[in-house]
Amino acid sequence: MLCVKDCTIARASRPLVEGMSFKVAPGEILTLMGPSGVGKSTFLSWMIGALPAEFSATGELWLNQQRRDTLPTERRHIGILFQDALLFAHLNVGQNLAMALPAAVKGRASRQSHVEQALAHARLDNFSRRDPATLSGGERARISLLRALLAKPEALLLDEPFSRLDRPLREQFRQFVWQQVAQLRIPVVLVTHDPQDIPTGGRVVTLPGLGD
Ligand SMILES: Nc1ncnc2c1ncn2[C@@H]1O[C@H](COP(=O)(O)OP(=O)(O)OP(=O)(O)O)[C@@H](O)[C@H]1O
Repeated sequence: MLCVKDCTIARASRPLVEGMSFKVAPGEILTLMGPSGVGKSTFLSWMIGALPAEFSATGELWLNQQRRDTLPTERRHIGILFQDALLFAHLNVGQNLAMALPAAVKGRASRQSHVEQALAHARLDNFSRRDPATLSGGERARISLLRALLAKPEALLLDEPFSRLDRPLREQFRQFVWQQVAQLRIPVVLVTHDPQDIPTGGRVVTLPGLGD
C-alpha cells in the first residue's frame, strides 16, 4: 500500500500543492490530473525524493508500512517513468537495462541473463545489442519501462508516459504498461492530461490550481 499523508509543497512560502492525501493499493493505478502547472510533476519529484531546491515540503509518504519521505531516493524503492524515455546514448539497450538491476543480482552472466529474460518477457528479444538511437518511439518507451521495472520498485510513478506517442502506439504502449503492472501488483500513480489514459474503473485525483 502506498499512502500520502497531508503533503503540502510550497515555493517562496506560496503553496503549490496543499494537503494532498491518498492511498493506492497494490496493483491499483491512481490517476492524477489537473491543469498545466498545478504541480503534478513537482509532487512526483517529492515522492521520489528529488524535489528541486526551490521548493519546501511537509507531509508523509508511506509504502508497505514504512515511512519513505525521510529516506534518500535510492532507499525509497520507487520507480519513475517520464514522458521522454531517457536512455544513456553511449550504452546499448542491454547495458542500459543492466544498470537498473539491484546490486543483489551479482555476476556479469547473471545480470545479462536477467536482462535477456526481461526483454524476452516483453517480446523484445534480440534488442540487447541495439543502440538506443536506432529504436522507434514505441520501442524506446517499452525499454524505458523495463528499465524502471528491473530495479524492482515497490511502487511506480508514471509522468505522462504516453503523451509523446502517436495514437496507435499510445494504445499499444498503454496495454503494455497495464500488463506489466498487473503482473507486479505494485501501487501505481499515473499523471496524465488525457482521460483516455485512465484505466477502466480507476480512481482519479484532481489537483486544483491554487491560483496566483
Ligand atoms: N525547479 C523549479 N524552479 C522553479 N519553479 C519550478 C521548478 N520546477 C517547476 N516549477 C514551477 O512549478 C509549477 C508546477 O510545475 P509542474 O511541472 O509540477 O506542473 P505540472 O502540473 O506537472 O504541469 P504540466 O501538466 O504542464 O506538466 C510551475 O509553475 C513550474 O513553472
